[in-house]
Amino acid sequence: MSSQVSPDEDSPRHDPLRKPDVPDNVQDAIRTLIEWAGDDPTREGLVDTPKRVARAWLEYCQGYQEDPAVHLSRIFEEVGGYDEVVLLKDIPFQSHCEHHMAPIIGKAAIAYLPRNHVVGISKLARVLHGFARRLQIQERLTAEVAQCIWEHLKPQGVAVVIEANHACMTARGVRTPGVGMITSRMMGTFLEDERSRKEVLSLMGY
Ligand SMILES: Nc1nc2c(ncn2[C@@H]2O[C@H](COP(=O)(O)OP(=O)(O)OP(=O)(O)O)[C@@H](O)[C@H]2O)c(=O)[nH]1
Ligand SMILES: [Zn+2]
Repeated sequence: MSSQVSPDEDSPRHDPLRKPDVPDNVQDAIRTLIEWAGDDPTREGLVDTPKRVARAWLEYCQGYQEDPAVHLSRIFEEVGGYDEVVLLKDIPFQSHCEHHMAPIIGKAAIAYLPRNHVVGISKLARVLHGFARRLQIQERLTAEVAQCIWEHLKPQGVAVVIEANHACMTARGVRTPGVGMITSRMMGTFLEDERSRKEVLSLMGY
């Protein structure tokens, strides 16, 4: 999918009206699905739907176009000796499950224990979105976010907790609304030291 995708949205030259081309075979696939579901892809309301759906999927899966680690390359070293927990909580995100390509909607809490330097706080959310905008399972999403911060920021500890609802469990299949899935990944000090782990979980609200 690489070449059709736009856009660095942060670029001043990004043109929000420019839409990526959608190859015929991709449109055909979506027409096939519409027919298979029981509707007529040639009726007026559905004529442009294959293009819209394809472009929507490029957005949902924009994470494949980036390496989330790049967001952690700018660090700040003048932190006045600060070496306590840095936590970004209640970060909303959307992903899609790799089994049904159905929405996963949730929130994440990401914390780290700095070692001499910190990163711009928005970058933690950018890392999350970089991995969430792919076909995922929640366990891997949680592990990938933690591992990325661990490897590239080299902190003393990383803690990631994700809480999400899976549309494949609510809108189809077992059809059990209101059920939430919680996953967590602790690394370094948060894994090894129970007091630190309890502290970070309590700051996260768990
Ligand atoms: N562990 C895990 N499972 C997930 C996630 N998202 C969806 N699933 C589950 O993936 C499983 C796929 O099971 P299958 O039996 O292969 O598929 P299915 O017949 O559609 O299963 P049902 O959803 O039970 O109807 C289901 O149990 C889903 O609930 C996730 O993030 N993590
Ligand atoms: Zn699913």
